[in-house]
Amino acid sequence: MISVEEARTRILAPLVPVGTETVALGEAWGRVLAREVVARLDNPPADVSAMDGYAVRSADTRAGTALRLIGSAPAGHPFGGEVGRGECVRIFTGAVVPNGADSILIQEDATREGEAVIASCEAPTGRHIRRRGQDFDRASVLLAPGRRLGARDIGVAAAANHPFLTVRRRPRIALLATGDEIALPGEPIGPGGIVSSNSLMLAALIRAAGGEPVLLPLATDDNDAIGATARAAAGMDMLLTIGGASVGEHDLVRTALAAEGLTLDFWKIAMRPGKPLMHGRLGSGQPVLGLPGNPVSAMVCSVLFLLPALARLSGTGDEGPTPVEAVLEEGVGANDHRADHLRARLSVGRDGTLLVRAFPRQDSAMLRRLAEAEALILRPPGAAALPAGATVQILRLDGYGL
Ligand SMILES: Nc1nc2c(c(=O)[nH]1)N[C@H]1C(S)=C(S)[C@@H](COP(=O)(O)OP(=O)(O)OC[C@H]3O[C@@H](n4cnc5c(N)ncnc54)[C@H](O)[C@@H]3O)O[C@H]1N2
Ligand code: MOO
Repeated sequence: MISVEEARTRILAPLVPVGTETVALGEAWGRVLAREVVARLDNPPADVSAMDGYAVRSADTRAGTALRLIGSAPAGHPFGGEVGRGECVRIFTGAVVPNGADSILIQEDATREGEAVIASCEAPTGRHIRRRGQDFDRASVLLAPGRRLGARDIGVAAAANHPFLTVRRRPRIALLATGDEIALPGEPIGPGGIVSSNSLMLAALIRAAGGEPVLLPLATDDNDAIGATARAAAGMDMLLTIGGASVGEHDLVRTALAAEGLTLDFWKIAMRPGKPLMHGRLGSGQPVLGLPGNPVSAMVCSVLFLLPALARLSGTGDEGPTPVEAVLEEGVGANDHRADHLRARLSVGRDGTLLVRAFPRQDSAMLRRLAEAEALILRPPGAAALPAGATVQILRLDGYGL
């Protein structure tokens, strides 16, 4: 059995970013930028006032000086003339500072007497003026490829006058859930049947990671059914199978896909939950990741391997939760040869330390526990028992749409 690290390396090695597409800026949130965003203008485009008041020549202002009001400059309506000695122009936030003026006297520091404006203090040079290009200059690179666009990025791209952006298309992940016993939520459930919680759970995770989940029809435990359903996934960026990965006579995914030209890269890894994970590629080159059917196993494998794979396909560097330290609230036992991932609760100690406590029961079919878990405690292969107070590595489960 290979290690978690080796499995990850082998899954990621052949993956390259998918193609690009152009989308309206309003649709670009959450997408991964494929081409840098270069400013198409200076921001602000000219020297502008940061306050409502009067555009003045600093040298003219002293407490008690009267200035002659010669015009007005609302935002979007620059004053065409020039501010001469002893003159001022009424100005509003965001308006272009007229020629001749070098400071803004805010209206709270001025009194208006007809066409005269009396300053109650000095207005220092440059005060309350935003210089042209203070935010960014035309041609500067604002956003680099590989960035997943957040709301603030949309703002900066809009300010730089980009109505469209070039982004990676969403990686298409086909989900093939197998098993005679499974039915989708709401469908009739046969004797001994269960609901396929995995399909929609993993589809949600894929969507949150910026992918496009494609739910294939559920396949029965039958080689022909699995093969035919897998063929329907041709052209998808990855085929993700669920269940049928273990050793029983009804665990047919490997044999069914072998008939479809699967080259197996590995099957079984030194990990709990998730031992029967399978990886390979079909004749077309399509990568195949075979998840175990137990929902906790399927999800833990997805956090460790599917999120990084989606990141690679999307051309971004954020490959999912990374280990952080926490302190055990309660001891944990020694570990065997499989890297373990204990579902756990987090809390914060009185001194601010992050505390973690594993659930007493760790069954890979317990979805409610999985949903309640806030972290996975990472237990390396062969790790010794640890007492309360020991520091461990954890993966937090509070991002990535988890
Ligand atoms: N003799 C052995 N038995 C098992 C071994 C082993 O090494 N030797 N490994 C165990 C481990 S570990 C796991 S994990 C499971 C994985 O088995 P499969 O991937 O073959 O999954 P299934 O047998 O199809 O199902 C396992 C379990 O999960 C339920 N399931 C399946 N699909 C779904 C779904 N879409 N949604 C929700 N639940 C699903 C299924 O009903 C089973 O209860 O094998 C152990 N056995
Ligand atoms: O690896 Mo299985 O996933 O332990 O339940």
